[in-house]
Amino acid sequence: MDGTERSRFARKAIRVAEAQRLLLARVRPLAAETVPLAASYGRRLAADVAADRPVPHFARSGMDGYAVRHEDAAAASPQQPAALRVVGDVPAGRVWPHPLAPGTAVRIMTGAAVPEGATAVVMLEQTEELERGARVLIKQPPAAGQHIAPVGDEIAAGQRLIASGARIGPGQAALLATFGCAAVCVYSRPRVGIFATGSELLPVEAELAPGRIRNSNGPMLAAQVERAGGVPVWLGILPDDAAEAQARIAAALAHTDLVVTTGGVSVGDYDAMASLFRQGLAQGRAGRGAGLLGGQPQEGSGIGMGSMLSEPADKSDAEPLCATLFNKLALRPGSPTSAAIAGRKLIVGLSGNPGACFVGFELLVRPLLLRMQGAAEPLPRTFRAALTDDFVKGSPHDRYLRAKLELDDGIVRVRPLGFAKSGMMVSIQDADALAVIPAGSRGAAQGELVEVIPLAYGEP
Ligand SMILES: Nc1nc2c(c(=O)[nH]1)N[C@H]1C(S)=C(S)[C@@H](COP(=O)(O)OP(=O)(O)OC[C@H]3O[C@@H](n4cnc5c(N)ncnc54)[C@H](O)[C@@H]3O)O[C@H]1N2
Ligand code: MOO
Ligand SMILES: [Mg+2]
Repeated sequence: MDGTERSRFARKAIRVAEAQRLLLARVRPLAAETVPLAASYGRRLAADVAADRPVPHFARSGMDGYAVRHEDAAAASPQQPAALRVVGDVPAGRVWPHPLAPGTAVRIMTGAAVPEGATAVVMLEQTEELERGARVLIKQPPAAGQHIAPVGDEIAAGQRLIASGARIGPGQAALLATFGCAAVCVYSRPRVGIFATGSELLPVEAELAPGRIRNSNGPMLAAQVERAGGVPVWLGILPDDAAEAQARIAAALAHTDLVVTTGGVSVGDYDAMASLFRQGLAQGRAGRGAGLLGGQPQEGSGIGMGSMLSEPADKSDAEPLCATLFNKLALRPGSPTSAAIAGRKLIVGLSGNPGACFVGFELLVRPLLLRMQGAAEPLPRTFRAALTDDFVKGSPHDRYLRAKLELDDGIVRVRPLGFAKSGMMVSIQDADALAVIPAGSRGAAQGELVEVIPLAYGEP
């Protein structure tokens, strides 16, 4: 492509929020499947969970002590304790078979069912045993209901407890177990095809050669996919050849839910992905409804995309066959990041620069995986924190800095990490957040509040 030709395909940058909207509009939760509770950690529920009975489902003692009728000891004092006859004992798991008669007590353990008629539990420490346990002295008047959790104290029957789409963590596991959900209905994990592009790339296990580097973005993306609940499907290294890239991506779409590529989206002579997105646009201009990726290959080496639709055009044509959604974003790093839709599946072309690849995944791909797993709020929830240092570099676009959250005297601050150039990767290991430095010529000053996107996901 010469300069004139290239300028015909000048790229128009769209904002990150717009890109997220365009992508999210095209994904839906995947089918549900059933997994054993023990294997469900980190999965997302595909149905609401409601209580089929109250918790506790029997009046339960909260202490080791004596179950009594509180009125039997209403006048008790250390000087004149009430003496009750102990008629038996009830450990947790057993049920006392008789109603509690006036003037009697049952020795009871924490978690045991409180006998019928008992209205209070008195802690062992506040009692004195007489006649080898046959009688007990109560030295203070117990309050009605003390240390007894009544039926439904915590959870009422029918109460909705966990919403569909919630991620199963320790608390959800406890609830599911409580209600007997040994098998849990969860959304399927999205299968994410990952390609790295670039003829300079070597497999991880290969010896280095002059001018060559090992593919580090592939394993990084696989880890990001796992972290977002997806199943990474490593599909290999694509050479700088648009025709081959098209064929292999088309084949991959048939057995994955989404394809992510890294590299080759900029303006370089060998940037195969960019040429593929560009060809799609060109064919789109030539005529609507060009080829379905994976169907009839279009003439030349293009990906065969339809017209450039940012939204389904109308109801009658609600599913564009193939379309480039965007091929430039108003952000740093990763401005050449691109995306297309082929059939019902998305292809996200992330930058090859490791920093940009990492950031692009978190901003654009992770939300898609969360939506496919039914998450109610797939976009990252942000907060604001003060910068620990000046960041003096201005940028025409919002800049997403790899950053680390710190607690400084109880206040959350965000530290921009060093070695932050888009082509550098060493700081990614420490990044538990992205700090957003708004577009402008001055950057941001130490102490300034900036938007923060947390990356340490402990969220349900
Ligand atoms: N003339 C211009 N050059 C560049 C521009 C521009 O606007 N005009 N944009 C720059 C920006 S910004 C970015 S970001 C990069 C985007 O590059 P690509 O997405 O095309 O990626 P590549 O060219 O394939 O590679 C860039 C860089 O990253 C290394 N890389 C690629 N894949 C991997 C991998 N799997 N593991 C590790 N490292 C990888 C690759 O070797 C390059 O060093 O373009 C700028 N150029
Ligand atoms: O957009 Mo690029 O800023 O170097 O990653
Ligand atoms: Mg390039």
